[in-house]
Amino acid sequence: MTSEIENMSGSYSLQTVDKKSPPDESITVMSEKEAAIMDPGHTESQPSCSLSISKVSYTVSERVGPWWDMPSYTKKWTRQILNNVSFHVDSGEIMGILGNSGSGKTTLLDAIAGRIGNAGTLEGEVFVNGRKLRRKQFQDVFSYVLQSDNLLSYLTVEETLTFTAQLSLRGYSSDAIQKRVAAVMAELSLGHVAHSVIGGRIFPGISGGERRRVSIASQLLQDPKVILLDEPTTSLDSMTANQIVVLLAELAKRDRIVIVTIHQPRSELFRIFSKIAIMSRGELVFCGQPGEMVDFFNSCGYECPEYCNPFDIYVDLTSVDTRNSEREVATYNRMHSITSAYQNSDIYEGMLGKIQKCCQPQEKPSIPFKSRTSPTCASKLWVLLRRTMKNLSRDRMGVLMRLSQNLIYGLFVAFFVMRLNDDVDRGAVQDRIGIIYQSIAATPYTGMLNAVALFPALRAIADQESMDGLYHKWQMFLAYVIHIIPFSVISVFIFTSFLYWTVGMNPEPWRFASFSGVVLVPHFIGEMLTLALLGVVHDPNMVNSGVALLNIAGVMLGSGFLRSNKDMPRVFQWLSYLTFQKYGCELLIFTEFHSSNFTCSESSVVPGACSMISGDNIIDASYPGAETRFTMDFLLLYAFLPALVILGIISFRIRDRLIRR
Ligand SMILES: Nc1ncnc2c1ncn2[C@@H]1O[C@H](COP(=O)(O)OP(=O)(O)OP(=O)(O)O)[C@@H](O)[C@H]1O
Repeated sequence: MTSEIENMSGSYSLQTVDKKSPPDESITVMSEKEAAIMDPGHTESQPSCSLSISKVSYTVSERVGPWWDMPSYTKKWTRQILNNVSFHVDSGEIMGILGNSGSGKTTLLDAIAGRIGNAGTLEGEVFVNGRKLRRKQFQDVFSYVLQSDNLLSYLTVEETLTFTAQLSLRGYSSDAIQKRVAAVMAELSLGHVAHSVIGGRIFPGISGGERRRVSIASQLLQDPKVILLDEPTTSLDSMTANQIVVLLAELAKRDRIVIVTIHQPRSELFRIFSKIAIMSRGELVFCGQPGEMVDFFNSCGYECPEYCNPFDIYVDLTSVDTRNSEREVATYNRMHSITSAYQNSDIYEGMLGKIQKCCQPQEKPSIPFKSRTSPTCASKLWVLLRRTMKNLSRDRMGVLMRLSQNLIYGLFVAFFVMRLNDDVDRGAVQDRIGIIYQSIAATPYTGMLNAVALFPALRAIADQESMDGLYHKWQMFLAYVIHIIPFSVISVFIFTSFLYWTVGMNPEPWRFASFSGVVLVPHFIGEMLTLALLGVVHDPNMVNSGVALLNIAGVMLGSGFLRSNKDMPRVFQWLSYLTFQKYGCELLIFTEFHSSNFTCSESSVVPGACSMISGDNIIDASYPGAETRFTMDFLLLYAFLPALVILGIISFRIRDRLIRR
């Protein structure tokens, strides 16, 4: 198939252009392949599936003005995004939805796919094989390819599809999954790039058209009967865009319904579409076969000039020009008169008749659900974990960043402190407290930076795949959290091993183990708190600032370094129990100072400077009872981790409600 599609440009046949023939006849170039697709005889069987959209309307309530203009901000108006849209498509057909920007194409697809949010009021009905779909059935019937390709950059095409198949198909042996993946790759002409990596912004991979095809292939794995695609040709050159549409037409011919929104199709595609719908201002201005479209516009008095692209002409004719109020009124009236003419036409009547016939009470075919046997929660988690791990382990910069950030930070501290000594007057206590402060206060930032840099891409994939019903967003969160464990442990261990022994902290092994065990937690917390907030806050920069502020507040309240705990107002004392810094600092102070003795140099001039040369005195002065709380402090410190996992799961469950598209 690859060669067939890629040779398309070479096999175009030039048709004679007859000046008198109507515009639909005057399409000048068309490949043999396209001609075969257009050929009605090409359909091997009767349509096995039908999709009817009946009177779909969507309204949202919006504030009239911006928040800084209070009088208008307090008022609301109702905006009609979709207005009474109805159409009917049978399997074997590909329908193109055209319209200028903002005409409601994507909203219509969202409405059909049941992905419209709760922001507005959705009315109307969607029937598949004459059976009205219930809300929770939408996801199991439609496959939806979004405008942007959300794919993991470091996986190959075959790996990408295999992981998706493992997430969506249950009870398939690995052999069967491989066969399914191979079949889909063959159907989408991806065989030649099976072992190529997807690629990303900073390193090359497969081409834009191939990425589109991988996104479509991911949807085909579940063998859907209805595929919706939002602007699949956006940002592709026109040749590749044409190839994608021809490919989609081929998919439709294999007993599927394909609905695609498209901005500026080339005129060659005129006959590729079985149906063309034109939208403007949320209304369906026209919906019918390409030939009917030309006849209809001719009958309205708008002939497509010779050598012009009918798509461009008809979309322009039906668009509302808002550059000034006169043009707006004139173009709106024109659009309205064309819409009225369509609603009074036989084409519209015929379409309504088809919807009615489909929905009449009789023996109807069942709803063609996608492969509904989804793997168990544990196996999905396992697949997500392997996928995330594989992707990250190939990201050299990502791995390097993860492992080295803490170490680089340790280098700064070590370089600054150099070597600890035991003389109080030469900073024996102050330097040690400084290192403890830095170890607790700064390690959350490295965790936070990792999450902000690496997680949003995965979050976008989770948003899409959860809408496809492959898994829940929180499962991706959990897989991500599990996959950071080895990296974080190694990274913190490198940091503590370097810093601890370089600056010469207390050399007893249990103290080093305790120091490492404590420092690991803030690093984890920084990353997990960031992940949890990324569930409900979309902008990573805001999350960045939020986590940084929370960390600063936690250090002030909990560490006891800025202000001793016993000197703080009661409310701050209570709040300090909610900070991990309280337990972490107390543990590190105890670990370093317990049973230690410090000396004073003879040059000491501060009276009483040497009164606290015992480490236990230092502990008793600021953290009384730290020794008895040692185990409890550890337990409470580590309790933050499961608590954050739970918080993250809740946050990503909330995200399920927030993100609809
Ligand atoms: N939930 C919503 N609240 C307010 N306005 C909305 C909402 N959803 C869509 N709209 C508005 O409805 C109009 C249609 O949006 P839609 O994305 O469907 O257009 P489109 O035809 O797909 O545009 P484009 O081709 O540029 O993607 C836009 O003006 C958009 O701002």
